[in-house]
Amino acid sequence: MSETISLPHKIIGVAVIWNEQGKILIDRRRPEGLMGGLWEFPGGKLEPGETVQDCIKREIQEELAIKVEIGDHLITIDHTYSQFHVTLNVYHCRHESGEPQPIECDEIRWVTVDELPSYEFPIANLQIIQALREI
Ligand SMILES: Nc1nc2c([nH]c(=O)n2[C@H]2C[C@H](O)[C@@H](COP(=O)(O)OP(=O)(O)OP(=O)(O)O)O2)c(=O)[nH]1
Ligand SMILES: [Mg+2]
Repeated sequence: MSETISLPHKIIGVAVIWNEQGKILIDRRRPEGLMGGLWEFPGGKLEPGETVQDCIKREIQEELAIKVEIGDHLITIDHTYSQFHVTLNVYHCRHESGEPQPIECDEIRWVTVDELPSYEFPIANLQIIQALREI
């Protein structure tokens, strides 16, 4: 019998936050859960009625206590994990103000694009990293 139960679909706003030194902010997910311990670009789920840009600003304030300016769209990725689908709507952002705090993650780090391949990210992120290497 074929599997017809549909998986949950998470729509995510994702930020590639640049500082004045040309580095990007990444965070390490807490150890528990499906992608525990992996690095990611900050972001989270869209709330009802929210635009991706609004979502990114809110999530970045909640997770890191900083303000960002949203810039150009980088890439949108659809990926199916074993337990859900994700749509990652990825935008370039500029760090405006505040010192980033690891409020909802284990660790945060500013890294160069060249350093990204040495961090372990969720599989869907390979396309984001590839896109960043091509800009
Ligand atoms: N923020 C972010 N999420 C990512 C990236 N790559 C990737 O696959 N994801 C996935 C992991 C999560 O399932 C989802 C992000 O949503 P979230 O952080 O609010 O969700 P969560 O894991 O806390 O899950 P939930 O229990 O709240 O549903 O997108 C990424 O680079 N950044
Ligand atoms: Mg999140």
